[in-house]
Amino acid sequence: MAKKRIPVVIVAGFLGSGKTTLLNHVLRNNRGVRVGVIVNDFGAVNIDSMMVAGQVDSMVSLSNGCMCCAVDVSDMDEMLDRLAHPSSQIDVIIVEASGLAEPRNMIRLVLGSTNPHVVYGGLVVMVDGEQFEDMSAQHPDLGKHVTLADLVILNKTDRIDDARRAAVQAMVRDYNDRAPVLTTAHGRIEPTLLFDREPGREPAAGEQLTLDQLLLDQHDHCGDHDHLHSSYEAVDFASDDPIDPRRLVEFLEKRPVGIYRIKGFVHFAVPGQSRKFEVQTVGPHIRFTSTRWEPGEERATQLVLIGADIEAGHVRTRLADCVVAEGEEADPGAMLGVHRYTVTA
Ligand SMILES: Nc1nc2c(ncn2[C@@H]2O[C@H](COP(=O)(O)OP(=O)(O)OP(=O)(O)O)[C@@H](O)[C@H]2O)c(=O)[nH]1
Repeated sequence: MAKKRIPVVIVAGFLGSGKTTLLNHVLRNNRGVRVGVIVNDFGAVNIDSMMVAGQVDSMVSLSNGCMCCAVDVSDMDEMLDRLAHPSSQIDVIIVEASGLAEPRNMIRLVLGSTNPHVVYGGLVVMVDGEQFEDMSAQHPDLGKHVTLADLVILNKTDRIDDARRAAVQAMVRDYNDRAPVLTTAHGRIEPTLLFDREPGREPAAGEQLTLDQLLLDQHDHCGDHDHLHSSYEAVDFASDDPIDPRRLVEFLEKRPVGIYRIKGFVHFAVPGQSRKFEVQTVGPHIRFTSTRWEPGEERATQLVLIGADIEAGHVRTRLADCVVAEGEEADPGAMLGVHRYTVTA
């Protein structure tokens, strides 16, 4: 009997809306479904792949640019071929787009695949319940992305009250009255909702569009206009020398203008402190998660900062000022600021 084709589900959503959080939730609660993952990060360092590593059956990662434009159909085929082949043990492939991706182009890439073992499995759009009203006013493209969705996940409902949630839900409905809208916090949805379709009811490509519309003006959204990532840039920062916690917290609290998103891992130099810290900021929020260094893992700091109109040189100089100078020693109390923003993993 012919093997069922593997659905390829695209998860899109603006910077920090909760795509990786959703992915990790699905991977942890996979109910025996074997998940292959393609992860794309906008920055040069693929922080996302580090954040999902270890929980996934099979992963391909791509950094330094947005997959929707940096990749053509043959590149996408190559990635899909690595996950989906006759002896593949994978039941579903989830493509986590970068937070600046154009979902329409992602759909095209999957639809254009010549791999006979995969089938387009639909577009899931994550909406940050707290930021969506502001961000969609700034970036009307975000509303258009919702229009294409087969499933909308309205996330971060823990950060908004019921009235605000109803208002965001109504906005989402205005953009798309066809797709189910799930409201949740921390991406905690029933995992099978991502990939279990009614038999015989596979989603068409961005169902509100005809295929012709979808294929029309292929490059319209990848030029240097009308595209989210044309106005955003990523700055990477790495240091083998440890970071001073007080100075980093001060940097995060008084971020250089334009930065919307920061993510990465930090190595602090403080007596009695041997943990690895994940740091995340989305809009005004700062969050550290304490984790542990793997045996043999190099103690180092790696950050990606994403925003519009960032002065990269200035950002790097300010971060370089957070690096502990030779002979300098931080006192144990220096971690207090970090602890204030730390959640348990
Ligand atoms: N309070 C709250 N925080 C959340 C929720 N979902 C995700 N977060 C936090 O938001 C931050 C960003 O989440 P990610 O899952 O990394 O977001 P993302 O969409 O993958 O981010 P990019 O790939 O950079 O676009 C992290 O600190 C998460 O822990 C939620 O429902 N509520």
